[in-house]
Amino acid sequence: MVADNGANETNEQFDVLKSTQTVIKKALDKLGYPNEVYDLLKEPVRMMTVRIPVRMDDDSIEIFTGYRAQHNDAVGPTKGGVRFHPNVSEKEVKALSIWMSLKAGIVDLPYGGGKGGIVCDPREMSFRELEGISRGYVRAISQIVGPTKDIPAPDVFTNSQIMAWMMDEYSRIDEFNNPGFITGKPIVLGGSHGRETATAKGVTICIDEAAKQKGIDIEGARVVVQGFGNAGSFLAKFMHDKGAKVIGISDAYGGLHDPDGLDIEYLLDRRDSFGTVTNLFKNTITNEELLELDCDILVPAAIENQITEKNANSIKASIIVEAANGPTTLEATRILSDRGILLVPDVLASAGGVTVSYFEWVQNNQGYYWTEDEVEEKLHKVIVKGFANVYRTAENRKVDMRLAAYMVGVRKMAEASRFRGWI
Ligand SMILES: NC(=O)C1=CN([C@@H]2O[C@H](COP(=O)(O)OP(=O)(O)OC[C@H]3O[C@@H](n4cnc5c(N)ncnc54)[C@H](O)[C@@H]3O)[C@@H](O)[C@H]2O)C=CC1
Ligand SMILES: O=C(O)CCC(=O)C(=O)O
Repeated sequence: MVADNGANETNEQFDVLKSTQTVIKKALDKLGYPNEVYDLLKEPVRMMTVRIPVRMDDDSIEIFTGYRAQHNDAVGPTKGGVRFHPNVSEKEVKALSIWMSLKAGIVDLPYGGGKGGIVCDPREMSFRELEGISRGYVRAISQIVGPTKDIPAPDVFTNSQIMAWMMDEYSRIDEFNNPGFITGKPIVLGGSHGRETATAKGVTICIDEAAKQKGIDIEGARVVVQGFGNAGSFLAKFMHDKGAKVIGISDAYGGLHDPDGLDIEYLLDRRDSFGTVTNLFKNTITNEELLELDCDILVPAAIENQITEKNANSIKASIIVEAANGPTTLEATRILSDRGILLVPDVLASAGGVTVSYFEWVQNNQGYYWTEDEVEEKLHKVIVKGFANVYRTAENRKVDMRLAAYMVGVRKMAEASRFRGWI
């Protein structure tokens, strides 16, 4: 059974593309750009829809729909993950590609944004079927991707094994070994040290910076994390290691709560490769209850549209750091900001993943590899600087952190598009 994310594309509030466009427009207006810049940036420059036939284990053929969106390639090749999820849609992939452009702008990477997705439920597919769909997707999009065009990476329900199959398929098509085609690979295939934990590391750095601003001591702080996959589970571990008390976690099927702190090491040990762990317990709470728990720091690390106008007034945390892409609607952002809650937006908070993906691509291109300490040191500098830029912009321009992040993120691609003579 697949959990529904509650997002209904016909309801404007949950239309992630529309809300992203709204904030892009506000950011460009604040920066004084003319309307044609918005006209260019409101949609991806390229969007490919593909149909992927896969021979299933029962010998039937199933046709899956996939997408790859390339938002803006004025700064450099586009870059962003591939999501395998039953709720993937064209609009969602477009919005996700715009968020990737903004992330690249905020942490100053030489990329534009891209994103891909396949409508499927990998939790119900065998290893062999997953290999088939991964290879089929790469064959279908091979003409528009590549190490100097558009570089995929992992996202929801995809991992280093899937990146390895995709890299192998691309290398067969391209007729030479091409590790720079994709990031998030296993280390033995040219993956970078620190990529697996990079998103959570970036979120941890943002939590540290936000806590300093709010005068909250991480040691003993009560943390709630929604989602226990790549981003959420490592984040829970890092917060636990720093002396915080992780009192709530969840996955697609429910949540766990212990006001005295959960046994994070045990949960990490028992979670499956899709970030599911709550199925092992009897006393669970719902994801809705989890978000409203009494805590200091709340980290949505699952899917879109989880904090809405319905529950924004019931959130107890004083800091929200968005590890997930798009977990908070615009109306909820306004409510939280009015309530004085410090919200570190997705395009800044989750930029650690693409930052270390960039490091992986650089290492692949130069054929010389860095240690985990070197990667971490570089990541730390990048995220601290990104946070400072966004925080300063929010203070100086008297706007909320999301609008400030969009203002910082949009500028480079707008300027690059202008210099190229596109607008
Ligand atoms: N993996 C990465 O490097 C990056 C991930 N992100 C974002 O972080 C979020 C999580 O991604 P990953 O951890 O990579 O995915 P994952 O596939 O490793 O884990 C996803 C987690 O979310 C849970 N989940 C799925 N549907 C849910 C629902 N309806 N309600 C509650 N929980 C649900 C799953 O059970 C699982 O625990 C996504 O929004 C993703 O786009 C952002 C930047 C980079
Ligand atoms: O690592 C990457 O290139 C992209 C990560 C991603 O998809 C994201 O930040 O949402």
